[in-house]
Amino acid sequence: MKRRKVVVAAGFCLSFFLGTLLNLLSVPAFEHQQQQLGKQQQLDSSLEPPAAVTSAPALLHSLRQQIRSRLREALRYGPFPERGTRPLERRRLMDLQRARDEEREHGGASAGQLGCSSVEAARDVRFVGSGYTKAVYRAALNGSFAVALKSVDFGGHDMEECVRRYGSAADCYRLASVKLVKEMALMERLRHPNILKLYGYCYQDSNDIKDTVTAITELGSPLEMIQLLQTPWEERFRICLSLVRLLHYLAHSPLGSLTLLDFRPRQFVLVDGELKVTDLDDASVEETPCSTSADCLLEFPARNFTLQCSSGRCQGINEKRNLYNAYRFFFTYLLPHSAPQALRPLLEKIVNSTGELLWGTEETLAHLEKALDIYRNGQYLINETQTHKTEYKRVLDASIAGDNYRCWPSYQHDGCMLAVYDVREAMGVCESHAQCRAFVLTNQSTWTGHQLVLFKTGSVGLSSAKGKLTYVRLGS
Ligand SMILES: Nc1ncnc2c1ncn2[C@@H]1O[C@H](COP(=O)(O)OP(=O)(O)OP(=O)(O)O)[C@@H](O)[C@H]1O
Repeated sequence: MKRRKVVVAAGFCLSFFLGTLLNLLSVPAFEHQQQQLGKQQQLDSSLEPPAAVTSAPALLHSLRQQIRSRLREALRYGPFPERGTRPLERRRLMDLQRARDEEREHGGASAGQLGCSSVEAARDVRFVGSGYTKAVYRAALNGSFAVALKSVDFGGHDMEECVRRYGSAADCYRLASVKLVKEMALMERLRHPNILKLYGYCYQDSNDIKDTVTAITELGSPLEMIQLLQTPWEERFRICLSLVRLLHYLAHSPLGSLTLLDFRPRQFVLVDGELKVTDLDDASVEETPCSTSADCLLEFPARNFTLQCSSGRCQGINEKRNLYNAYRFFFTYLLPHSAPQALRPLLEKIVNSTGELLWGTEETLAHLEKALDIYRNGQYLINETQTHKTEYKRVLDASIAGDNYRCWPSYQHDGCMLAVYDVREAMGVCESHAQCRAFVLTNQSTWTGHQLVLFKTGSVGLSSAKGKLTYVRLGS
């Protein structure tokens, strides 16, 4: 696989609304830069050999110590025994675990079955993204099954910086690859719909380095916050709900309460509208040790919190760190904006309570599930006593070709397609749009079961279409 330069697409269509939101976003964008810088400094200093170490053998010794220490940490998360595991043994140990999983899953899933032959047979390999350490490519297996291939980026920051300091590409590769091994170990251990699935992995020799590792995982699409701001509320709500379901699981994971130390939108991808975490190399179960609550400071760029110290640990620090990050990177932008009127107080309560760290994941999840319930059952419409002034002619098995107009936030790029609970809601929408003269109930629905409706400027193109239902406004 050849490394390609990341091309940053700058072709965003910025509406007035987006302009406003971009201004809002500039704060986290700045924080993001600071965080990136922080991460770079953190990585750089973690690679720093002790000042006294200057000779080539001593440098190599120090680098190998780092590899061992990272490996010990990675092994703690995996299904491997902690002691006596030499790096090259872990492949076989992972194979054993894989075989066990296959047995458990009765061979039903394709996960865990893919290996080097799949990587060799991969077609249509295309670069999707990269970070400090890893590069990710999408590839088609067996002609159609799309997967992500994740490996250490030989031209990435981590490798380049390490080789510059220590001069050994093979050792630097091993240091970086432990991050991928840790990620694979966590994907194996943590099973949740909002954690990307590990389908398998491959160890092979390449670029003069023995035993390079490639993880084969579920494929997603990188999160684009700007695009998300243009999507319908239901989709944005789904992202927040998936995130809280994930954080609730991480707070009660089989490994203990797990925190994502590097928590940014780019650590997540979307798979069929569901948010899934992909970057797990900075996940940790360490809960800060403490003697008093003064040791339990949770620091963020715009806000600090002091947590309680109990039994020598800062209580709930991992869960709270995740939740506050979810608040500042996701909830504030995605949750309340353009939500159904009746849901806004509840959504604002969720945003405010997480922003103040008043709730844990349990309570946050319960409130989000409640919002989902209200939305799914159309209870958000109950207080809408508005009677429809207009009369409509109901035309069975009919649709309207053309006569489209654009609206925001539409499910269709060149028409006005919105999700509604029932016909009554569709009538209300039509009456609130000056251009609307008719609407067509499609047979498509959203993840919540809401029906997609196409709103039209007229009914000139009315024609028969089995299974569709059209309403045409009567009178002017
Ligand atoms: N399974 C996937 N499907 C699609 N894109 C992915 C997938 N996994 C990762 N990506 C994209 O590739 C980028 C790099 O992956 P990843 O975050 O694992 O690398 P990294 O080197 O650890 O990055 P960072 O330095 O930002 O932590 C991600 O930001 C994401 O956009």
